[in-house]
Amino acid sequence: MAAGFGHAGNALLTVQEMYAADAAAIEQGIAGTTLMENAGRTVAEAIMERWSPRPTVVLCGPGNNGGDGFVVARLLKERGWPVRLVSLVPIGQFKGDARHHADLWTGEVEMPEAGIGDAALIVDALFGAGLTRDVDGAARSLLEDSEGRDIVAIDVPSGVHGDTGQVLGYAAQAALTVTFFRRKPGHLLLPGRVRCAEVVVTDIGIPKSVLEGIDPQQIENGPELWAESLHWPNPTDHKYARGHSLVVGGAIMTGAARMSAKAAQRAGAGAVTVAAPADAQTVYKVTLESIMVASYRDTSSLQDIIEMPKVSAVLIGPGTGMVTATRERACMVLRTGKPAVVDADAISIFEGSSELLFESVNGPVVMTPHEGEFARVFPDLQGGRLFRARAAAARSGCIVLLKGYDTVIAAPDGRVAINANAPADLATAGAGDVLSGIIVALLSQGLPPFEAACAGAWIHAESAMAFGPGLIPEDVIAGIPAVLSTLKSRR
Ligand SMILES: NC(=O)C1=CN([C@@H]2O[C@H](COP(=O)(O)OP(=O)(O)OC[C@H]3O[C@@H](n4cnc5c(N)ncnc54)[C@H](OP(=O)(O)O)[C@@H]3O)[C@@H](O)[C@H]2O)[C@@H](O)CC1
Ligand SMILES: [K+]
Repeated sequence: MAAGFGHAGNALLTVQEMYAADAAAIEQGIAGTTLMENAGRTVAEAIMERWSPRPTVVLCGPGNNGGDGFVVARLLKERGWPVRLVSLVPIGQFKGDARHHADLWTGEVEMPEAGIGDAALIVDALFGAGLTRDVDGAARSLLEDSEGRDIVAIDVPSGVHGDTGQVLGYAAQAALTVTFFRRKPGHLLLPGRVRCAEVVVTDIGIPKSVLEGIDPQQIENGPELWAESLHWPNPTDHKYARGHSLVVGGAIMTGAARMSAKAAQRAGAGAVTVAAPADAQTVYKVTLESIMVASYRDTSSLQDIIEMPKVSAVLIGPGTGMVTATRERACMVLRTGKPAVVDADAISIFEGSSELLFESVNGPVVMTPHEGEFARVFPDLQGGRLFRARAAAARSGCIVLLKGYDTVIAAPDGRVAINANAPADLATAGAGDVLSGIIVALLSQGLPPFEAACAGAWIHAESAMAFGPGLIPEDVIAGIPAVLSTLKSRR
């Protein structure tokens, strides 16, 4: 396993890692009841910061998530809030820390049949990290009845799995989610991220030092991960020192490669060349004023272009066509060992022959599939996006960037970054070509492939976010310089 993300504040802990963090804190002498008191107190504080006193019902499950709920109910009641508490199980069934706090609650413990009544605010303390199966029965009815009111979820909206963001059975839409110490992947992955709404992370007294023994392998993507690797031009650089990106163009769908090439230019490649099929070179030449066009007739003449020493990274796939030549050329590109981005048709064409793709990998490679392309090359991988991307990276030896609103970037050594700054507007045809163009530019500047993929996804999303509604891919390209300026000013 690689060195993970250690103490980074935006590292994400899996459910098991969170249990390990709790256990390590308790081992260091912090009582579990204290952690629970702190957890409940920070939830109550977050509520009182956002809402004035109003009829509130706390829904408590049978475990420690429910225990947190008892603390919240007690503290709100002490502050004069009108609070009811509904528990899935009688108080005698609580154990350990949760039992301790259940016993401190002086109000009535109502059973689920009592319902949520006229409560305007619901505290969802049914299930957190211990979710093991679908939410159904009384728990589900209570959550369904809560929909449309303000819901504050403790740790996660009950039903959202902390590792995957997937909903087991049912999860209600929260207005606020308060979690502890570090977030989990499920706070960023869909649909969990949407169910959480605002996520607040509070300090419950777990020392950061517990992370040394855990070394989380997941993180939210952001400049802390890669900003130091970015290459900023210095006065002695000539154009090739700034990276020379080669984009392999196709014969018919020429727009895709042209979009990638323009994005690579804006992302800082000192030179960009499009390798164009001889028959189609005119269209590339007349539409790309400041981009070089080199024509090829077959795989061998394309290889000659790619092997030119000045070419420092290659992109193949956008618009190259679902033809066997694309498969042959993608394998050739990978075998040269040059840093490469494999996208679009150069992924899909390996449906049924993915081993050939993986065997050809001979250098740093970033693969950028969307869900459909991913399924063609990794048809047997099922489950959450983080799990699937990580397994795909380990199998292929490539950085796998699985695109979506919650893009996941996985390295073969197990590291995973989840991107969370993309607007929904980015789901537009051509946006993927821009992304692969940005990544090839960063590769050509010498960024390692994980950093290039993470930086590419973030810059792409940030540019789109700044533009807003009405976005087309050209706007993402046009917005790259402003994002780079902001990144440069952080140094
Ligand atoms: N020191 C600490 O550890 C700290 C932990 N903290 C808090 O603890 C939470 C984790 O607590 P937890 O491990 O007790 O799990 P929790 O989420 O309460 O659920 C387990 C119970 O629910 C049941 N159950 C599960 N799914 C079900 C379903 N679909 N339908 C019905 N039942 C279901 C499950 O039953 P079982 O699977 O055992 O049969 C079991 O009884 C964490 O999220 C945080 O809020 C904070 O206080 C900080 C300190
Ligand atoms: K919950």
